[in-house]
Order: sequence, then structure tokens, then C-alpha cells
Amino acid sequence: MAVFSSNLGYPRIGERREWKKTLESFWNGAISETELYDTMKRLRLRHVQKQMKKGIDLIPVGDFSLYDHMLDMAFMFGYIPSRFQHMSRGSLETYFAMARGAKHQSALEMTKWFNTNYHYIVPELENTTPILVENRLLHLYEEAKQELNIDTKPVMLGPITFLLLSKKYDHNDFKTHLSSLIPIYIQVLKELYEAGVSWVQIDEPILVQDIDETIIRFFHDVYDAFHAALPSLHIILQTYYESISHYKEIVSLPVAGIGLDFVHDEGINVSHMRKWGFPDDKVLAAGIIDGRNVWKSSLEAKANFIDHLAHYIDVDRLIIQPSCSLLHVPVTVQHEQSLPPLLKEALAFADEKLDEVYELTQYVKGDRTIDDFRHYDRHYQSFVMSSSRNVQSVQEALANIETYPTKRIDYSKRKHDHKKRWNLPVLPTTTIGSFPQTKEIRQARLKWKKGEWTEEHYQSFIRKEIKNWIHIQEKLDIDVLVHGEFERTDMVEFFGEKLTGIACTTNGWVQSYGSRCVRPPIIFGDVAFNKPMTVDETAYAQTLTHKPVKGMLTGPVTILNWSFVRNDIDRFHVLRQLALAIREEVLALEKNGIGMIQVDEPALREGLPLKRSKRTRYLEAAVEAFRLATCSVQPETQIHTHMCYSQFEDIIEAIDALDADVISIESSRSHGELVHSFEIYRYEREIGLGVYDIHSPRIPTIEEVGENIERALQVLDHHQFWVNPDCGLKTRNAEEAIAALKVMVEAAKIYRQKLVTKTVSQ
Ligand SMILES: Nc1nc2c(c(=O)[nH]1)N[C@@H](CNc1ccc(C(=O)N[C@@H](CCC(=O)N[C@@H](CCC(=O)N[C@@H](CCC(=O)O)C(=O)O)C(=O)O)C(=O)O)cc1)CN2
Ligand code: MET
Ligand SMILES: [Zn+2]
Repeated sequence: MAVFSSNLGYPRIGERREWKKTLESFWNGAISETELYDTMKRLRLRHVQKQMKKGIDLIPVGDFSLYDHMLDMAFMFGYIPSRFQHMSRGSLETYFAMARGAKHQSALEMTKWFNTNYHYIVPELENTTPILVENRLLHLYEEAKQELNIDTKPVMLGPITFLLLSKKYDHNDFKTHLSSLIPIYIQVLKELYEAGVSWVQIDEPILVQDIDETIIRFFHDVYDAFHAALPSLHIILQTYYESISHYKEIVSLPVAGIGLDFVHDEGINVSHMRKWGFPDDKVLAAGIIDGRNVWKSSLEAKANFIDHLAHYIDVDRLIIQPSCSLLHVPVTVQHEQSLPPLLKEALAFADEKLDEVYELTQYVKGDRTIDDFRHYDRHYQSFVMSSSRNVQSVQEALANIETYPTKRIDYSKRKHDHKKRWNLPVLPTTTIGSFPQTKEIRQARLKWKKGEWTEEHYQSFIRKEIKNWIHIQEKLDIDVLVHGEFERTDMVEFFGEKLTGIACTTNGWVQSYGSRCVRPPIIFGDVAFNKPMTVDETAYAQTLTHKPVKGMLTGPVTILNWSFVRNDIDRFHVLRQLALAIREEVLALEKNGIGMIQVDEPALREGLPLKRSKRTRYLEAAVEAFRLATCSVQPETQIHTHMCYSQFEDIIEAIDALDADVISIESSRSHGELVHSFEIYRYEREIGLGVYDIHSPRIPTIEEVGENIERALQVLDHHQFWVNPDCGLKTRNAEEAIAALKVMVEAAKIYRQKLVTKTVSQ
């Protein structure tokens, strides 16, 4: 055996977001299907070639996608929901319609990929019998072979994770679905093998969750079958994001290699190796470079770790790789021009991480010594010691954390104050915060950032937008207004730019879903409030209307989960620092006459640890942070919060414990399921279950919105219920946003009227 360097997945978006721009040009008709395919092919091959030049031996193919890798799997197996079956199978039109919805078909649901800010399309299996529509992996392998003469490593999601993450089938039929998928996987693998593939990576991240014995038995069925059919193909069974729960059983499966995450496993994977050893007929694909954070590694410490692994496995059976796909980090540090130099030197994005993988592989081969690594991360080390990480006022506040209120007067008492203060109609209407971020707004911001526009010019442009949208909201007759968030690039980045201790990149883009990207801020030091961040725009909006304007902030948990966080202290310390900083902003808004303040926590569910045993601690910390941020307000101030993109059933008690007066939750793509959880859990506060999907350009009908209201009112009291969209409207255009809101307000009015008639007739 030889030692290999490997990668699990490379960012799709391209160094300059070429991928995003190409997709969007195709969607708005600026380029043809052929141009789309050609550009995508060029990008895909460029990525393979780049990895080859960096000395990566096992280069993934199949990680690249035109939208999402789960959707690719569903598509490859012909899992086309019936509402799309009139479209031609395998066509690009069908593919994008499933992802984004079409005129008469709603899109498939989209949800969080494990504990990340990446979202996947949830396949709907219905009673489809899968077939192999196209062996995508074979084409990708052959493409790289023909064009670049590189033997790549096809990567795909394994059948068990695929099925467990899919929906619209009876889970009692899991076995039947699995039985029909196994031969198809085997066909894919067989064709790959015959084409000359030697290594295949099959991802089964579900193995890091708490799965039971029955599922483990299915793992035997699947991998026994693969082995029986293709005894000579080298399959790596790959896991990531956590330690695996059934180590002993999993490492005994008949595969050539096991991929483990040694970064996010809290030492558990190694302790399993210590306890049970590692089979001597397998390779260990060792994930030792952090694929989810951006700090340079201490290669010295990593080399020591490899030496430690050597107690349990011959080093010539090691594959050195990142802990997971590099999908979650930006492409390269190279193009960053505005980061403080010391910080820039402390960072490693995808490309730099691959260099680290290469270096460590050379170490295992004996071509590097630990001495060679001594100075590699010196900038990172000096950074760790810097004063930005030891701000006295922050440290003092943390030491006195118990002096900050985390409890308000009883909800039952303050609720009456709120009813009196605003006297809103039943089923009040509102929106989630953002209005369309048009090209014009983004370009204005770009000009301001480049210095072509003065601060005043930009500010007055933003005010014009606010004014326009306050008028639009009044005309639509919405009850609780928002200023529209026009001044924000992104809800997390915006606060990252203003808080002390956080830096923002210029080109550090990461895919969030489809073509949408984010630049996660880098929390490098102690976090502190500097000066009010949202008061000017919010207070200005309030001067324009007699209706209440809701202040709009991003909560501490979300800032934490959507940033790259320093790793020298416990994350929960950072969380408390963020909570105290946001608390200052809440108080500043309140002081300036804003009576409703929404503190968004869309990432609260996403941060939930994959292992149940760790959840209580996380949820306690998250709830504490939210309460630290919000509980210092006066009883008459109404605190709102908002969440989206998640399954909420298992955190509903924590949601309650936030003690927010009003919550809005995304629910239209999975309405029935969410409403059902309120049958079981008696939620007493005010709540808006999103009544239409904002991710689709489709305008909902009054009937659809009405049905959603009606279903919610079956389990929630009408005095509790708010009517709002699923999430902010920043990704829509003005025309779509206005048309949909009009429908929403009309539907709310119809139901209001129905309620009045009902009360009168009773
Ligand atoms: N951080 C985060 N995570 C989240 C969400 C979120 O809002 N934020 N929402 C959920 C869904 N995820 C989303 C992620 C991204 C976007 C989104 O709209 N992203 C925008 C980028 C937003 C942004 O930061 N824009 C900047 C920079 C825009 C830009 O590309 N500027 C051009 C110039 C302007 C132009 O010509 O368009 C350039 O630099 O070249 C700005 O507004 O200033 C995009 O990909 O298009 C939406 C939802 C869950 N996770
Ligand atoms: C991803 S949650 C978004 C909440 C934010 N207030 C907005 O409307 O965009
Ligand atoms: Zn949202």
C-alpha cells in the first residue's frame, strides 16, 4: 500500500463565483443551455486540474453539481415527483423545476444539510421505482480522464443516508426502497469499475447520528451486496461532521477503507481505535485538516497526531484528507485584499487546506520532518496571543454574566400591555424583515464601498428605498412594518462588519443553497458592541408611518453559527460575548422608541449537535444567549424572533424557553408536519407560521394562503396567530414581493371576516 492525499469535495462556486453567475445568467435567459454546459464543464475541469497541481492523489468527481448533490442523486435514480412527470425525464428544465419550482409546480422542500448552513433538496420518493437514468459519475470520471488524463475518485452519497434524508414514503417501506436501490448502485459501481475506476467514495454521514441497530443491519446488507458484486473495487465508506456511533460494526464492513472525521469528533474516533483497534485489511481515510473552519492548522500538532494514529494502524494504510468536503469554506485566501495582514496570514481556505493535506502526506511518506513545520503557523500563533483576544471590558462583563437579566416579567402579564399598546387586528399581518435586494441596491453598495459614492450619497439612497417601501407596505395595508434591511449585505455579515472582534472578507464566498452564497464573517477576537448599528434606519422608518415599525436584528446564536469562529476558547464563551453585544443594540432601539424588536435566530436549529447527548448543553447555552440579548427590555416592549429552514419538532421546548412574545417560523413547504407538532405541544405565545414560500418566484393564490391559515387555525388559537411569509423577501424582485404580499393580506382579511361572522353567529 501507499500513502495517499485525498479530498472529499471541492467548492463548486469558483474563485470569482463564476458558477453562481453562470447559473443565474442561464435562469434569466442570458445564456443558452449549451453555454451553461460548456462553462460548467470548464469550471469542473479547472477544479480537478487545480487539485492535481496541488498534489492531491484522490481527486473527487461527482461533488460538482448544477444545484445540489442530493437533487443529483434523486435525478440520477429517476425519483421525479408526480407533479413534474409531464416534463421530460432527465431534462434540465425538470431538474431546475424540482429545485426552484415552476409556474404550476411547487419546488421540492429544501432543508439544512446536517449541522451546516448548506441546504439540500429533499427528494420525494412517492411510490417511484428507481431506475438508472444516467450514470453521471461515469461521465464525470471519463470526462476528467479524457480531457486531463487524470484518474479521479467518483464520490456519491450512499443509499442509506440518501433514503433516510428523503421523504414522501412510508418509513415502514424503507427496506423495499433499499432493495430496489441496491442493484442500481451496483450497476453504477460496476460501470465505474469497468471504466477503470479504482477508488470510489461513498458518503454515509448518517452514521454520525444516533442510529439504531436496525439501520446498522441495513449497512451490512448494502455493503455486503456491493462487495459480493465488486470484490476488487476500492470503496471508501466516508463519514464526517462527528464521530461514528457504531464503530466496531462499521469498521468490520467489507469495504476497502473507512473515512473518519478526526477534527469534529471530540477525540472519540481515536478512542474507539484505541479500544477496538483498526482492521488490518483496510485503509483509514483520516480527516485531519478542518474542513469547516478557516484557521491555518498547526502542521506540527497534526504531524504529532499522525504519529499517534500510528499506534493503531500502519501509516502506509493512511489516506490524508480534510475532515469533510471543502464545500463549507471559501476557495482561496489569495484574493483577500482588505483583511488585516496578521489575520490573513492566519487563514487557510480550501486551496490552502489542500496544501496542508499535501504537506502532511509528505510527512507520512518521510519527505518532511516535524522540524519543517515549526514555523508554518507562526502568524496564527502570534495572532492567538494578540490583544484583540483579550479585551478587558469583555472579560469583565463575562465574569459578571449573572448580573445581566435573563428573565422578564411573566408573559401572561406583559401580553396585555402589548395588546393595549398596539391594538392590532386579529391575524395581524407582517413580514420577516428584508425586501428585495435589487441589482441597483447592490451596485450602489459596491460604488460606496469602492469610494465612488460618498457616505451621504449612499445613506440618502438607502433612505429613499426605505421610504418607498414604507409607502408600499402602507398601501398593502400590512399591520406591522419593517424598514427593509436595504443597508445590509447579509444579515450576519452586516453585524460582523460593525461589531468589534469580527472581520469580513471581500471574496470569501461559500454556497448556502442553489446559486445563493454567503461570506461568513470571521470572529477573530473578543466581540464587543461598538456603536448603534441599526437605530438610524429603523428610527427613520418609524418617522414615516403611524404603524409600528419592527426593529430587526440578528441573534447571537445565528451570528455564531454562520461565522467562522476562533478556536482557542469554548464556542459558548464567544456566544455570550455576542449576546451581550446584541443586548446593547436591543436597548439602543428601545431607547429610540422602537417597541417591537425582532431578534432573528434562523440558525438555532442548525447548530443542534448531531448527537443527542450533546443537545441539552447546546440548547441551554442558546436559550441563555437569546435571553441575555433580549430580557433587559421593558415589559411593554415586544420581542419577536424568526426561524426558517429546519425541523422544529425536536426543539419546540427550547423555542418556548426563549420567552419571545412572537415567533415567525418558515413552514409552507412542509406545512402539515409543522402544524402537527403544535397539536402535540401546547404553545401559548403568539406565532406566525409562514403562509407562503418565498424561495419560489411563484405568486401564491388566495386559496393556497387561505388553506395554510386554515390549517394553522385548527391547532392554534386565532388570537395567537400572525400572518406572514416564510422568510425575508430579499431574494425576490419587487413585482413578485408586492404581488405575493397583496395575496397574503387579502387572505388574512378574508379569514378575519370569517372569524367575525363566526363570533357573531355564536
Ligand atoms: N448568512 C446567511 N445564511 C443564511 C441566510 C442568510 O440570509 N444569511 N438565509 C438562509 C438561506 N441562505 C441564503 C444565503 C444567501 C442569500 C443571498 O441572497 N446571497 C446573495 C449575496 C448577498 C450579499 O452578500 N450581497 C452583497 C454582495 C453582492 C454582490 O455580488 N455584488 C457584486 C456587485 C453587485 C452586482 O452587480 O450585483 C459584486 O461584488 O460583484 C451585497 O449585497 O452587497 C447572493 O448569493 O447573491 C440568501 C439566502 C439560510 N442561511
Ligand atoms: C434567514 S432568516 C432572514 C431574516 C431576515 N430578517 C430577513 O428577512 O431576511
Ligand atoms: Zn428566515
